[in-house]
Amino acid sequence: MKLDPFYLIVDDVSWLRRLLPMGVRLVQLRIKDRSDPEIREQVVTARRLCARAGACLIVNDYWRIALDEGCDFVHLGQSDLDEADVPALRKAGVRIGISTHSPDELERALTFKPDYIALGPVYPTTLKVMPWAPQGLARVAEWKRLIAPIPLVAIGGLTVERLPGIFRAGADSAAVVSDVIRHATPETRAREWIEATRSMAAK
Ligand SMILES: Cc1ncc(COP(=O)(O)OP(=O)(O)O)c(N)n1
Ligand SMILES: Cc1nc(C(=O)O)sc1CCOP(=O)(O)O
Ligand SMILES: [Mg+2]
Repeated sequence: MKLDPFYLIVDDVSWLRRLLPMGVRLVQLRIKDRSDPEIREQVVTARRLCARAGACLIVNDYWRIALDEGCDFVHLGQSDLDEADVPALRKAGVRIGISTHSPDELERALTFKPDYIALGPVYPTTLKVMPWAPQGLARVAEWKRLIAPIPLVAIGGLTVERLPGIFRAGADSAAVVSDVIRHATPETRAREWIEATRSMAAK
């Protein structure tokens, strides 16, 4: 499976209205601290907007809502894996991406035969407090060797300026929150990401 090299993560569907028209083709809806009905509404709208734009939607955490609403890709962290019904997701044809931060987590993730593995935080992130030190580019290269041909997603503290190192180390896709949605001009920054990732992935 081929992932778009630019993997945008947003915390509200309103970002999709703004940024899908820039050419974003791979997007994760990652919403925390909202009620289940609100999440469901956001997922339904995101699914419609992404389908119309020809973009791939990945739902974070809320695998049951994703399944109910006919979404075809979810992202699961290690704690999500404790309770997710992976056989039910697979039976419905839902693809699965899994977060990893250590060799133990990678070993566990691989037992689920994921459609991609995410490694993070590659650089320090301000989005959430994490118990792991930044992994660095050598770890990205190591993960690539260990998981190929499964696609590798790099995440954590990524910026346009850091992309050459990320792709040289072997990442297939670069996931980002802050450098786009907390940027002063998110539309312009999304276009810069698209241009940079497409030219690097083409090499
Ligand atoms: C592409 C990608 N990689 C990692 C994560 C982190 O997932 P998780 O560990 O479950 O943490 P939360 O994002 O749920 O806080 C991700 N969401 N996406
Ligand atoms: C949500 C998330 N998960 C990570 C992991 O390492 O699993 S790092 C991260 C934050 C990514 O946000 P930003 O691009 O703003 O650093
Ligand atoms: Mg999670």
